[in-house]
Order: sequence, then structure tokens, then C-alpha cells
Amino acid sequence: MASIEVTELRKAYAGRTVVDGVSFTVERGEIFGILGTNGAGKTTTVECLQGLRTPDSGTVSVLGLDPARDAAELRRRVGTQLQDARLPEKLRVREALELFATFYPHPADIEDLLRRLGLEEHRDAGFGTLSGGLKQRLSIALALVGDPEIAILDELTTGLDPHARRDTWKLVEGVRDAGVTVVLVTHFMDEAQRLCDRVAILDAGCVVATGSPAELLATTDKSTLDDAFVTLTGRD
Ligand SMILES: Nc1ncnc2c1ncn2[C@@H]1O[C@H](COP(=O)(O)OP(=O)(O)OP(=O)(O)O)[C@@H](O)[C@H]1O
Repeated sequence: MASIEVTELRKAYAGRTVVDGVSFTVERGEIFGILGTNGAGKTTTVECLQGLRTPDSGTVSVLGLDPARDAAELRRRVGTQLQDARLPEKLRVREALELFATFYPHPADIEDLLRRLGLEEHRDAGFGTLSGGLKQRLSIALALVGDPEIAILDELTTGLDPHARRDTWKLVEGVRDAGVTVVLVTHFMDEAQRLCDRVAILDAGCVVATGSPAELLATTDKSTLDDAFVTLTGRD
């Protein structure tokens, strides 16, 4: 069964169309990448999935619900990792998780989350003292604290060193393997090639390709998703 179905989604800001007939399906239990250049409409599309923006036309179904109508229920069932999440400097890792857990009716087990995300030994560290990689791990943990069916992760590894990026990718695979559907918004093609089961490539508000990274390499006859992306977005 599909977790997310988007059909002919359109959204304009002040008369300028930025999402122009986007359609894609995210299957349950996969890591689905939404890829695109800056301004391609990725964030607007994801905000429509979360009920944060109302589409001008088209339909969006998330877990069989309409985000514009059922936003409250979806907030409980969809976890979101925000770009540049900021918390009070002195708030400790464990306290942040406990605080966010109070927002949900059936939160995840916090000890289990600390262990799965490699945060056990940092549980008493204040947010302000965490490295970029640890902040990222905490933001993923916060996206999972409500025990969601879908996790939306935006610009997952921006600013992380190569080791921290790889550690984060393993964590996300673990999240998928635990049965959570993952939507990954990124403009890092190496990340998408390594991590995503399927992707949709957006360019100027339109989907120019969907498929597994291997399928997109085959159709473009390229060896990296980076090269395939450049071909598919017509700027080879
Ligand atoms: N609230 C808004 N009002 C007006 N224009 C907006 C608004 N939000 C986004 N836009 C514009 O809509 C277009 C699509 O933006 P969006 O953030 O959805 O793209 P994106 O693919 O996520 O880009 P990025 O990778 O830079 O985050 C951009 O040109 C952006 O400037």
C-alpha cells in the first residue's frame, strides 16, 4: 500500500507557480528522495504533505488522509526533521526528547531511541555543546520520538563531515529497516544514490524523472546520479 500519493499538485506564490503538476507515489517502508536544484519546489511540496501549505489544485494523500483536513492526526503519525533545528543551548539531549515526547499520544521509548541513535553517552550534554553530527542525530531522534509511520528528513547531512554523513546514512537505513517510510529532501546526489530506494527529480516545479537510482542511471547511461541529474534537468 502507498504511504503517500501526490497527484497533479500545483501551488503558486503571489501568482508565480512554483509547483506545477507534481505527481509521485511513496510506497510503504521505502526511502524516497525528493531531489532538485535550489528553488525547484521541494520544500513547498513537502509542506503540502505536512498540511503546512494548502495546494491550489491537485490531491495529496498521506496515510490515506488529506493533510489540509487531517493535519492534527498527521502531526501525530508523521515525524519531521527540520532544516537547522534550534533548541535552547542548555536543554540536555534527554530533556529535549522527553519534552517532545509529551506532544504525542504513543511516544517511542526514549532509552531505546538514545541507544539506536548513538546518543546514550551524550544524554546529559546540553544542545549548545553538541557537534554538528550529534545535533543532526538529535534532530533525527526528535523526528522519531512520536513513533511515526513516516519520517520526513530535510537536508539531512548539510554541514556534516564525511564520517558523520556516513554514520547518519546508516541511521536512516536503520529507521527504514524498522518499518518507517522515509521521505528525504536533498540536493546531494551522492546521498540519494547511496540511500534512496526511489527518487523523484524536480526541476522548476515539475517532476522530470522518478525511479530507483539504478533506473535513472540506466535511462541516462550515466554512472553517477549527479551526472544523471544534470542530464535529466536538461543542463548537460
Ligand atoms: N512563502 C513564499 N512566498 C513566496 N515565494 C516563495 C515562498 N516560499 C518559497 N517561495 C519560492 O518558491 C520557489 C520554490 O521554493 P521551495 O523552497 O519550495 O524550493 P526548494 O526546492 O525547497 O528550494 P531549496 O533547495 O532552495 O530549499 C522558490 O523560488 C522560492 O523562492
